[in-house]
Amino acid sequence: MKRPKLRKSSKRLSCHKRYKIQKKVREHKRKVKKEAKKSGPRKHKKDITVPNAAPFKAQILQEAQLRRQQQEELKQKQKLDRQKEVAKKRKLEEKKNNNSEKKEKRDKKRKETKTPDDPDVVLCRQVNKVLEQSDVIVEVLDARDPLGSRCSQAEEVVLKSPNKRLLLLLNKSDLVPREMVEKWLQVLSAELPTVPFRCVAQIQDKSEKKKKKKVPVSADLVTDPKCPGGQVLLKILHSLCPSHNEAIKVGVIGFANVGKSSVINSLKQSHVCNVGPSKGTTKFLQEVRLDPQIRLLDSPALLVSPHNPPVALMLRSASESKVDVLAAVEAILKHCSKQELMLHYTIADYRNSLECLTLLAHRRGMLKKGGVPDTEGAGRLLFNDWMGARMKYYCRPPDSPVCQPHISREVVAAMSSGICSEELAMDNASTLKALKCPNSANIVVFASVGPTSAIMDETQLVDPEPELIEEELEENDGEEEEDMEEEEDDDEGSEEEEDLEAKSLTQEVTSAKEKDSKSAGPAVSFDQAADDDTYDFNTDFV
Ligand SMILES: Nc1nc2c(ncn2[C@@H]2O[C@H](COP(=O)(O)OP(=O)(O)OP(=O)(O)O)[C@@H](O)[C@H]2O)c(=O)[nH]1
Repeated sequence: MKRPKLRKSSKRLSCHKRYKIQKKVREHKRKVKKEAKKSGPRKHKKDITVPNAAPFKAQILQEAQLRRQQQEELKQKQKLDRQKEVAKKRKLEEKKNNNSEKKEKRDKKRKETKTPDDPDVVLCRQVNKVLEQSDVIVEVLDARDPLGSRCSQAEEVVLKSPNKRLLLLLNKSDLVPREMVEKWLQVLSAELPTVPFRCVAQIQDKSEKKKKKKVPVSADLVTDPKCPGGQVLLKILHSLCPSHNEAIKVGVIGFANVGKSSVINSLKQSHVCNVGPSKGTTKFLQEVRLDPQIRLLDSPALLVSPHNPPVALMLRSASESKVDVLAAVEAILKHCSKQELMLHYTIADYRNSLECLTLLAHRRGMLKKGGVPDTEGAGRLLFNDWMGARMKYYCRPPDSPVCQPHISREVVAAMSSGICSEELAMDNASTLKALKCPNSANIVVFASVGPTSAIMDETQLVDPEPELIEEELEENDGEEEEDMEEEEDDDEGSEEEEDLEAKSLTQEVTSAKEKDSKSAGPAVSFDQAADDDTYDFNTDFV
């Protein structure tokens, strides 16, 4: 017998339990809602798309994109404008602060004029003393760069006094090809009497000379093939002596390391003046009695003006401490042929001065700890080569003789009076024959930057920086303003370009639409669409 089914158990709950459950559910729902709120909107807004059925869908999308781009560009432009304004304000403030600081510095520097004990002032005075005391001035030029070692300022000082005579001495002629010395002689002789010269390489010390018999200097130089040009110079100097009883003072001037002291030693045939490959060896005037008629005055190097081009500053400056070797090498490399330098130092091709020095350091085995190339050492080596008596290089002379502005016809006539130019030319020709000159094939050609200006007046030794700074500041201000204007112009230009592009695009779109509208489909108000970003297809596409 089938047992009757038991009645289902009742689901009735006690009220207390039911309310408790209901409360719990409410709390849970609240919690979920809160968390959902925190994590942001659940559904992303649907992108407004153009239905496929809509006419001109492609054009509308194109136009929408164009408008979006325009809006983005506008936003970016506004952002840039804001940034520019902020930067402008900041710059103005900085400039104000800097100007006040620089003014203070300038005032300080103005007060700091050079004292009489300053080495530059002493050198300047010594040079001027030599110029004052001398009857004849011999300007020593480096035959490798005669124009670069020439000083118009010193020549002008000499030419101011009517009784003084000026001669040019083309020293270190043994480092330059013969044909170049010849050409330079022609060029320089058109202005002033010029003598090619080569100093005696090894000169005995004073103490050694005492052991030998005294020989008249001039007689010895005539037969001495080691000092070509010495005889010619002495002949000219003797011809300039007013009488046998009177002695003349001959000042030997020139830039650093051109060989002033070596010239005096060579003429005297003894080591009377200090000579060295380092610059600025001579610090004070030194008088040397050559013979009863001639007294030579050795002078310190001419002071190079800071307004010269960098290469002239590096090569002619008397103080080695002021020279930045790497900068000097860079300046030198800029003025000579790369191929010739590569051949001279037997190094591979290089892109810049540092690479050149690295290659040179490797080539000469100049390595530091860990095999690092000693570029500074290589730089010093190259610089000393160019300054000293090793490096053979030359500058090409101008095709036709060009007189310096301060050398007038009267000056040319006055300076060559008493000197037979034909005789001098013949003597110079025989000097050139006696010279042992290198072959031009292996020699580096250097591009001269022209005469080097020197400071002859000690009052000019005041630091030139304040004026320079002022000029620089003015220039900078002008440049900044110009830059701003240019930027603004550029912006305007770009705006115009953008406008033009947008116009052309809209024109293309509208023409396409016109064509389409003619063929089929209702008219679409694009102006309205252009104003509003959202499309209302219910109103626009009826
Ligand atoms: N090859 C060559 N070297 C020379 C000649 N004359 C001078 N020298 C060298 O050039 C270097 C400088 O010579 P100095 O006589 O000291 O030059 P300076 O003009 O008196 O130099 P400062 O005293 O510094 O002004 C020395 O190493 C000399 O040996 C020359 O005719 N031929």
